[in-house]
Amino acid sequence: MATATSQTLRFPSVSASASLSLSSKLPLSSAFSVSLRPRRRPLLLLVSAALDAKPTVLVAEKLGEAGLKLLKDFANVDCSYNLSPEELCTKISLCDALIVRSGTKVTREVFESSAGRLKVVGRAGVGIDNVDLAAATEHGCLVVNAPTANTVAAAEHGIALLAAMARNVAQADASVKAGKWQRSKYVGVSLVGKTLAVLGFGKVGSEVARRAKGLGMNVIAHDPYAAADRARAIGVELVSFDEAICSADFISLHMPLTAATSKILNDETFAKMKKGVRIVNVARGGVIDEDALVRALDSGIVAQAALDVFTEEPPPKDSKLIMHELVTATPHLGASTMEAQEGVAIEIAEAVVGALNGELAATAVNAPMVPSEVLTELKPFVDLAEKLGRLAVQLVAGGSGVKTVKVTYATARAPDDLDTRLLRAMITKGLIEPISSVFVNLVNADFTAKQRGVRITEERVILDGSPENPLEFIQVQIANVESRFASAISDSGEIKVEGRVKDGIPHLTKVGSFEVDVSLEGSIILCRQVDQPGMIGKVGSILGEENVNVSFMSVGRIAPRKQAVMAIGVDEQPSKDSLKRIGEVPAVEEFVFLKL
Ligand SMILES: NC(=O)c1ccc[n+]([C@@H]2O[C@H](COP(=O)([O-])OP(=O)(O)OC[C@H]3O[C@@H](n4cnc5c(N)ncnc54)[C@H](O)[C@@H]3O)[C@@H](O)[C@H]2O)c1
Ligand SMILES: O=C(O)[C@H](O)COP(=O)(O)O
Repeated sequence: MATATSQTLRFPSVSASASLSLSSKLPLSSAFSVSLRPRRRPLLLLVSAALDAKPTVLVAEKLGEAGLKLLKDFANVDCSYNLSPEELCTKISLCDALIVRSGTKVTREVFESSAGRLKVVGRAGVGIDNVDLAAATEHGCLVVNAPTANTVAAAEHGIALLAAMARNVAQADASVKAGKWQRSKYVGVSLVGKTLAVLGFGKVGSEVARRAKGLGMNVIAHDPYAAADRARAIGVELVSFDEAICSADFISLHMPLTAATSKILNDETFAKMKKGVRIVNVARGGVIDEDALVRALDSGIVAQAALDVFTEEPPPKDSKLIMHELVTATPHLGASTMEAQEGVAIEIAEAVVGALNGELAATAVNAPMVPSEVLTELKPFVDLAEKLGRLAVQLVAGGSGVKTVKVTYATARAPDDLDTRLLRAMITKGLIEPISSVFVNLVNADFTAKQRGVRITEERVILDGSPENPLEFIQVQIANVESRFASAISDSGEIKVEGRVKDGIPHLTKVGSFEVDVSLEGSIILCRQVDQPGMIGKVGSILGEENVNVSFMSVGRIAPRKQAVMAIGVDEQPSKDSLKRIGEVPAVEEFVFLKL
């Protein structure tokens, strides 16, 4: 089939109702603005449509006042601390957001119990090992954290433990309070000139390193993902894991708890250490095999340990590790300064409010971060992407099964300059939501597509011209399916729809091999007909008789008096009877009604 030309008619109205010009149409979603008020159509639909009322935020652990105030200005805030897992699961079905620290386990059951209402989990701190990220993602729930506000507090606590351990401060204090005066028992070791190995050279690790340098220590670090020049800039050498642990007098742990770091200090690694090494842990208890540490302390390999974090928190009362006289323990106090808690509370409240407003938080943990200027620029294309997905899937004939989707982006931009993750997510949303009960957003789009066996490939067509406009057009093709509207099948055999943004409004510009031009608002009727005079009038008057407002009409044809595809934008859904009558117009060969 040859590619057709298109002829566009702007239809003020063919119905009996008042005319509707383009400029008087509904505005596009205002999802990209930063107002703190709930809106009807947030960009990523993180909030359910029912959220015209205030959302509800459950704060399950103590949060600084400034953060609570921010939340209360925007939402109903339920501060319920020390909930049992069962109580949390019961409450969560009434909440749109949940804020926790490290003391609450946000398990798969929590997401399941929320029955889709929970849209954001805010972790008021760094570590997200207490949140089941896979379950959050599967349920389309965004997880955000507050990664920066407690860095200094944690680093200061690490240094406090280092010095207190070296000088037996806690043990000596307890001894004095017990009425003893044991000066020779509590002779310590000096820090100056000693080698400190920092394991995990991220935010906290690098701040610990900086402070330890100030104490005259020789600092080395191991971090497979850290940049050597950043370490060098503060006089720290990055070394291998074995070199770090073998040469250190002190080891300070600052990596996240992951499958790779779990029990990274164990019998085998303790055996490689210098006899008399001292360990500080303000990261996560699980990075140390705690039974192995007790053995290493008993055998003298490890002279002392200072621990703020434990595998089980609070640890069992009879824990051999806690009771060990060579261990200094604090109850996960790393982030607990007044300053850090106020900072964390504000950081997380802003992130949660932003997410409930449909914005993407810069601290999203389970979704790509898309900077706000990129969001603003892509706004009309995001809308276009979703609508093309929605149209394409409605063109598939029942029983065909969508498996292979190809998306083509035509752009004058260099690949690095166009982030398509958001567009792909919205195409996925458009493809999947009309045919399932699944709620799709940027968080779970890839997961949902994979789970449903839909393979989405992306291709860029690089165009000459000005890269000012992010995209010329987006094309969505569904392969290996039959169509309810045969004309939507392109020459190469796929269902094909293509769209562009014109004056900020998404337009459908191609169906199969036919060029059309209809603004993607309201719904669309596609008709294939034998091109002849009077067709627009005939179809228009059927719709007009029923007071269905036509916003846009466009005819794409192969050649005069041959086949043509007419695309009609309608504001209301025509009745079955009107659609039947359109189908009965003699020149109409096939037609389809598509909801946007
Ligand atoms: N005790 C507390 O109250 C407290 C407070 C803040 C942070 N933390 C914990 O401290 C840790 C670090 O926090 P952060 O803010 O510095 O995080 P971060 O993400 O900035 O730094 C973590 C670093 O660990 C590195 N890393 C990852 N895998 C590693 C491996 N196998 N070996 C060595 N390094 C590895 C990463 O590359 C990264 O540079 C986290 O576990 C966090 O939960 C605890
Ligand atoms: O990961 C963190 O941010 C720290 O471990 C702090 O945890 P907390 O918020 O429970 O004090």
